Amino acid sequence: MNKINIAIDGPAAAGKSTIAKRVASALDMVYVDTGAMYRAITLAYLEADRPDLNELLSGIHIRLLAENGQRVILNEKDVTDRLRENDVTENVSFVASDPAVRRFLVNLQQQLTEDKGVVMDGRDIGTTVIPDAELKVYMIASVDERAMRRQLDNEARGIESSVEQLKADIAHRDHLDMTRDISPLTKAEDAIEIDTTGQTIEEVTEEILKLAAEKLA
Ligand SMILES: Nc1ncnc2c1ncn2[C@@H]1O[C@H](COP(=O)(O)OP(=O)(O)OP(=O)(O)O)[C@@H](O)[C@H]1O
Ligand SMILES: Nc1ccn([C@@H]2O[C@H](COP(=O)(O)O)[C@@H](O)[C@H]2O)c(=O)n1
Repeated sequence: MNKINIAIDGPAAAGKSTIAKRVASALDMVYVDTGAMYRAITLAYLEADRPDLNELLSGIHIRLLAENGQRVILNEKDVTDRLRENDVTENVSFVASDPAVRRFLVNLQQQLTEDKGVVMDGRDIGTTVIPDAELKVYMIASVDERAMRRQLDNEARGIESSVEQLKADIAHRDHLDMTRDISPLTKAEDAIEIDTTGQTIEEVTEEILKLAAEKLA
């Protein structure tokens, strides 16, 4: 097989994007971070002062650029860095639970995977967006380690936070994502679970590259 799709799902800050980006680069595949797409709609929702989501979607255009991983262009403006700020993170699970928002983005994401060669990360990629993906990974890590990793991310970005607060926020967001009605976060039956707690980025990347090599053989 010369072209495959790889789906990487898992809870917040498990390391999905970091690993997906490296795997895509090593295999010369396209990397797509779907969380950033839900964050872009959330930003538009906040900037428009919380309008009806169905109406908001009719004026939304999202483009992804493969630069430095992935840049997100929302209505012709690069919003990539803005998407990680606290107000977006605090509201994204609510926006992502809306049926119209999910239809809109799943449709866009499925178009991106039609020709294969995509490493896509998110919450419902293996279960809903690419149920026929050749390789599915469900990535987890302890909440303590995830909060610590996010704290380091925030420090590097100049975003204020505390590990204790991050732990509570991550657990709360996971709960919302796992219990929503449509496409809740769950491990696909045929996904391989990888616990990244205590593992280095290089070790996890290698493990997935080995699994991908078996599918590509
Ligand atoms: N073994 C590891 N695997 C992946 N990421 C790791 C690992 N060790 C440390 N990290 C760090 O964890 C942080 C969080 O990773 P990342 O943003 O990729 O997670 P994510 O699952 O995509 O999060 P979110 O779903 O919230 O966007 C990054 O700063 C990354 O460098
Ligand atoms: N496939 C996906 C991806 C993301 N979400 C929602 O977006 C939030 C932000 O995702 P990050 O990966 O950037 O943290 C996430 O908490 C989900 O609410 C989703 O529903 N489906």
